[in-house]
Amino acid sequence: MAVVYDRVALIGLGLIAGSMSLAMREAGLAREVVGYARSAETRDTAREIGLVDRVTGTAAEAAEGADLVVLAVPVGAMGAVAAEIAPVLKRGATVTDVGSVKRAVVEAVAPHIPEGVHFIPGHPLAGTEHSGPRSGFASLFRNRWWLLTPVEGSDPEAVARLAGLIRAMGANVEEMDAAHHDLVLAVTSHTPHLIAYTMVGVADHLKRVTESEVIKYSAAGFRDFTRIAASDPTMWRDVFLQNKDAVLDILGRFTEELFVLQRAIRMGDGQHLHDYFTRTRAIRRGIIEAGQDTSAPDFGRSQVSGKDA
Ligand SMILES: NC(=O)C1=CN([C@@H]2O[C@H](COP(=O)(O)OP(=O)(O)OC[C@H]3O[C@@H](n4cnc5c(N)ncnc54)[C@H](O)[C@@H]3O)[C@@H](O)[C@H]2O)C=CC1
Ligand SMILES: O=C(O)C(=O)Cc1ccc(O)cc1
Repeated sequence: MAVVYDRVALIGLGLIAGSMSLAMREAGLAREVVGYARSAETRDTAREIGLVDRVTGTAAEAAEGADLVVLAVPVGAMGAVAAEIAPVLKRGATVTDVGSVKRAVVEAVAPHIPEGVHFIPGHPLAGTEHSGPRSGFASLFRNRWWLLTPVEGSDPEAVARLAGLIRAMGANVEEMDAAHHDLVLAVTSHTPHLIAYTMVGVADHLKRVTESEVIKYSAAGFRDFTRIAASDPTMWRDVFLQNKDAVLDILGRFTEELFVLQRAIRMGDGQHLHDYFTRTRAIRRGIIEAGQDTSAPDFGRSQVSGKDA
C-alpha cells in the first residue's frame, strides 16, 4: 500500500499507539514511525521488541519534523503533551489523538496548536483490557469504527488524508460532533464500564460469597464484567473525570430505571419485568437484524468517504 505520511510520531507507546505502529508498518503506510513514552521502562521495551522504527527521549524530539503526530496518552495528560510538542510542530502537519473522550481533549489541546497545523481529534472504537507496549496488535482496528470529530473550519484535505490512513489500517471512519460523541460513548462504553467496575466491587465486598466461588461459578456475563474491570485504572479514572457531565447524565437515568426495576421485584410485579425485558430484547434483535456487528454500531452519521469492508 502507498505511504500516506512520511513520518508519524506516536506520543505514548501503549495498546493503541503500539497497534497503530504495527498496523502502519505492516501495510507500509509511513516511511518512518517514531515513538516517545514517558517511562524509560516503556521506551526500553519498545526498543527491545522493535515496536517503532525509532524511540526518542522526549515528546518534542519525536514530534519535530513529523507529518502526523498521534497523541496516545490518557485523556487527562493530552493538554500537557500538546503544550510540550507545540513549539516544534511542522507547518502543514496534522495532530490527532485517540482519546476516549473528545470535548475535554479538544478544550485541552486546541489552544496549543499553532497556526498552519491541523488538529483533527479522533477515537478508535477498538481496544482491550490490556495496556502497555507489549499489548498492541496489528489487527486491532480491523472492521471497527474510528470516529473523527473535526472542529469547524478543519481542512477537508487534511481530514481526508487522516481518514485514508485509518481506513488503510482496516477501520471504518465516521465524523461526529465532539459533544455528541461524548454522549454516545457515555451510553455505549463509559457507563457500562462503571457498572462493570461496581459489580466486581460488590462481589469483592460480599463476605458471604468467597472470591474462589466468584471465579468458579461466574457465568459469561460476570466473566465479561471482570475482564472489563481489569482495564487500566489511570485511563479509566481520566475518562470519568473528563466526561463527567455525559456520564453523570446517563448514570442518573440508569439509577432511576434500576430503582423502578428494584421496586417491581419487591412488589412482585412480573408484568413490568417481562415488558421491560421484552423491550430490551427487541433492541438487541434489531441490532443483529440490521446486520450490524455489535463492535461497529452505526450511529446514523455521515461517512467521511465510503466504508471499507
Ligand atoms: N485501551 C483501550 O481499549 C482504548 C484506549 N483509548 C484511548 O487511547 C489512549 C491511550 O490508551 P492506551 O493505549 O490503552 O493506554 P496505555 O496505558 O496502553 O498507554 C498509554 C501510554 O501513555 C503514557 N503516559 C501515561 N501518562 C502519561 C503522561 N502523563 N505523559 C506522557 N505519557 C504518558 C504511558 O507511559 C503509555 O506509554 C487513552 O486516551 C485512551 O482513552 C481509545 C480506545 C480504546
Ligand atoms: O475492552 C473493551 O471491551 C472495550 O470496551 C475497549 C475500549 C475501551 C475504551 C474505548 O474508548 C474504546 C474501546
